[in-house]
Amino acid sequence: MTGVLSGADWSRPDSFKDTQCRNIIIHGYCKFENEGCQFNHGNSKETENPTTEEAPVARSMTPLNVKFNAKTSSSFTPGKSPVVRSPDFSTAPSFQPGGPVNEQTTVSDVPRGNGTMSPTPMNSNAASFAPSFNPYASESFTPSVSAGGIPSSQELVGAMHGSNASISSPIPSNPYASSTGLPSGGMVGVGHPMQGLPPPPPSGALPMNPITQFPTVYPPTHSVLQYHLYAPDPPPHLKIPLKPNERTPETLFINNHLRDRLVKNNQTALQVFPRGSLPDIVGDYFGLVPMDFHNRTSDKKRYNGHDNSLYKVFSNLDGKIYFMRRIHDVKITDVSQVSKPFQVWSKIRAANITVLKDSFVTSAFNDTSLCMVFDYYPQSQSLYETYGLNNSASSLNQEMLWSYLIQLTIALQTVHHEGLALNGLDWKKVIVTSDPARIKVTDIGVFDTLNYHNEGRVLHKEQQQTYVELAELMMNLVHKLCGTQGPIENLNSYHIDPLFKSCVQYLFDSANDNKNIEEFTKLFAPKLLSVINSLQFNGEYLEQQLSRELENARLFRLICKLNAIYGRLESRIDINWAESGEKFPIILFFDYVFHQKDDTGKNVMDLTHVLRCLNKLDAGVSERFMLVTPDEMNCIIISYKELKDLIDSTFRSLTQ
Ligand SMILES: Nc1ncnc2c1ncn2[C@@H]1O[C@H](COP(=O)(O)OP(=O)(O)OP(=O)(O)O)[C@@H](O)[C@H]1O
Repeated sequence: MTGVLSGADWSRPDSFKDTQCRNIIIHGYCKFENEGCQFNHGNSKETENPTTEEAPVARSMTPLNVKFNAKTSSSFTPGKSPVVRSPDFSTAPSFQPGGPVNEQTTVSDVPRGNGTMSPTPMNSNAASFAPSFNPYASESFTPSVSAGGIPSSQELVGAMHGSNASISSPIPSNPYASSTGLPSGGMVGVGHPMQGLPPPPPSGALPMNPITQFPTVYPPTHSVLQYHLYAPDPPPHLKIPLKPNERTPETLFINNHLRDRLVKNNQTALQVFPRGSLPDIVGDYFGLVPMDFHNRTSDKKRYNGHDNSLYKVFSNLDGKIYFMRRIHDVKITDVSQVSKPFQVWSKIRAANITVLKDSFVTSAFNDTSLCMVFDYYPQSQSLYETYGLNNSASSLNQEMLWSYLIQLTIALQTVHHEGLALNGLDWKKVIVTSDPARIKVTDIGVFDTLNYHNEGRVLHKEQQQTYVELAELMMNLVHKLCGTQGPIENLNSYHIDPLFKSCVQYLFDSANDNKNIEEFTKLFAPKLLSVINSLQFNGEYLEQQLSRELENARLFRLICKLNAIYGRLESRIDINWAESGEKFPIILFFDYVFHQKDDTGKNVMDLTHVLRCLNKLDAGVSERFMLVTPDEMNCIIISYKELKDLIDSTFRSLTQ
């Protein structure tokens, strides 16, 4: 491959002779001169004895403001100047990832910025972006290109992270991309407990799709984010053996399962239904979305014989999403019945209890309803829905039983410490909020509000009863784990941890009327250590995942800024944007980053190049590089720092 070709007339090979070889201009010599390079090397001999005065010395260029205009510049006239010498960039520091910038750069280190990418000697110096960087010594560098020009997943990933991996061909198509995998018209992909089942219409609340019997949902299913459009990990038998310095996508991005769960959580949280017959606004909340699509009949006894409904709501006060339980037709007239229980229960803060946010009586539903508002956990299901329905208990194991017992003990301890009781602890009122096995007691304060005027309540008795309820809850899970049913007497025949059995027996012990948390906790103290251990591991794991995505919005913001600037009308008519104008480097830079072409004029889609340039721009490194106009008659030497300042000031001027 010979010098840079873009200045020649391709239809006339003769014209090459009239065109100054760019290698001469940039490097001072062309190593292909005797190997068939067609361009004019007329000055090459002179370059061997450069005359200092005549050389277009880069030192004399003030980056950003000084440009080499071939038409006007006396110091830099390609094809006219008899002497071409490499500019001295000894003072120009180059970019070093993760380290101070001191290394000297010569002109051969300066990448071209004329919107072309050519595998010429000059461009082969692209590695000079980071001269001290040895890709093969690095652990996070993926230089190889897979056979056939199709980038390997490692290359894609490397590119996404700004490593030097190169992408020169389109991303392989996703075999799953053609199918949405979503049932039409349904409440799909949103993770509702009853997702996929045709639920009965909740009491006159929702317009139903007459064909599917699903409620009509927004956003419509065709605009639902398709999670599977993310490239999944390849199956193990297709995994390419990696070099020590290569990485797979899994090691660079957020874990696929975690991402999937968080995306679905977001979507579930943001999904809304058409209003239907529900009120627009209830108290400080709007956008009610009914949530009780399950088929079982409500346990009215729990609500003193009243019906109840569940909604996801949006707060008018803080814009957040909450979970609202409405108890119908309560006929509350005493304000303190609502306010007093709220005051005590809303103070409860424990990792395993949903926070009570608000409690009020409203006539918005055309009755006197009690509304209790809790923190909302998208996609959460009760323990009953998670393990109690069908054969959903397959994921349950002994370790999870311990984890649940300990988490519920934390909830109990917090509530008892505040002089309250968790009345009606039940596996239908404990929701699984996260993975792995994180649970929260929900519905706190409802019992106390509804039974506020009940004189015969005894706190100690209620607290003791909670231990029994906890035991029953754990037994429900034990039955699901062992696939059994039966009374507590049969506990010894179950294949579970003997320590766990003794804990459940303690909770069930009717002879002991003075159970307390301290005593109970001692029974499983050794288990606490392993649960704390796994919680710590999980915390570290999440932190590590978070750190991988920490900076992912940075370049997006930068691209937004660039796009806001680039291509505006003023850039076509304002003198500042003309070739001699101060804003012209922005235009050249945009082309340099996004519109690269190779020496045959073919578009180059090198994500690595884009990410590398944008990262340097964002960091404002002092590395200098050369931007060249498409006709190669002008070029500018500028540092990323100067360019960043220029872009910032231009963007600011747009917003003023
Ligand atoms: N704080 C919460 N955030 C998000 N979802 C919740 C929350 N609390 C409960 N849910 C969801 O609501 C579902 C139904 O809860 P619940 O079992 O209390 O229904 P219900 O219709 O009130 O039943 P019942 O009438 O028998 O009390 C739960 O399975 C869970 O998915």
